Amino acid sequence: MSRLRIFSESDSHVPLFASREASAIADQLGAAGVRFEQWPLRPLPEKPSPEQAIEAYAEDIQRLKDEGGYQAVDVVSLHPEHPDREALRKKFLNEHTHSEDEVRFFVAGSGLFTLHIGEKVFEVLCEAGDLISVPHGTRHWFDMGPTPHFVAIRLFTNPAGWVANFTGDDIAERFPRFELGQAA
Ligand SMILES: CSCCC(=O)/C(O)=C/O
Ligand SMILES: [Fe+2]
Ligand code: NI
Repeated sequence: MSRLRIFSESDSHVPLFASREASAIADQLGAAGVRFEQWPLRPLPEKPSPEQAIEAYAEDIQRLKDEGGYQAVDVVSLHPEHPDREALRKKFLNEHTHSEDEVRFFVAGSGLFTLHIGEKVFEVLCEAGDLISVPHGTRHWFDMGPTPHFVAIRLFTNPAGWVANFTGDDIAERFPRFELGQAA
């Protein structure tokens, strides 16, 4: 189940708020300017190709494109046997920003987004069916865990796709990591 925990940036142990209820998650994130929605899952094979994932969610993608002017779409698909999983995990684990909104839809699996907004830290456990849209300039990191399992559709306004500006802040090292079984 998806989950939101909100921490003070100075205390990564005791959350100020925690919920697994989609409406509460959406409300808390919405108040911080972050869009969170749960969409019905479409039928797909166990390990869909990028083309199959995009085809299955074509209508939803088009709706987002019409709303937000997104120009590029890609699919990140990571499984425990991926040869570059450690390097990829490390890359996303460094706090960074993007000059465009970060729009991600989880087609399968799960991953942990952590957003650093003002003096608070919002930890969002995203699961299949979750859409998250993080405003441009928001400091954040993402943990897929040591044995990643997720398929996510990403939308970009920049035709070049994923570009990150790393903040150089090591805050991610002090906050919880994605743990196996967390999703249960
Ligand atoms: C869940 S999609 C892969 C991670 C990513 O694109 C990103 O920008 C994380 O912050
Ligand atoms: Fe990002
Ligand atoms: Ni899978």
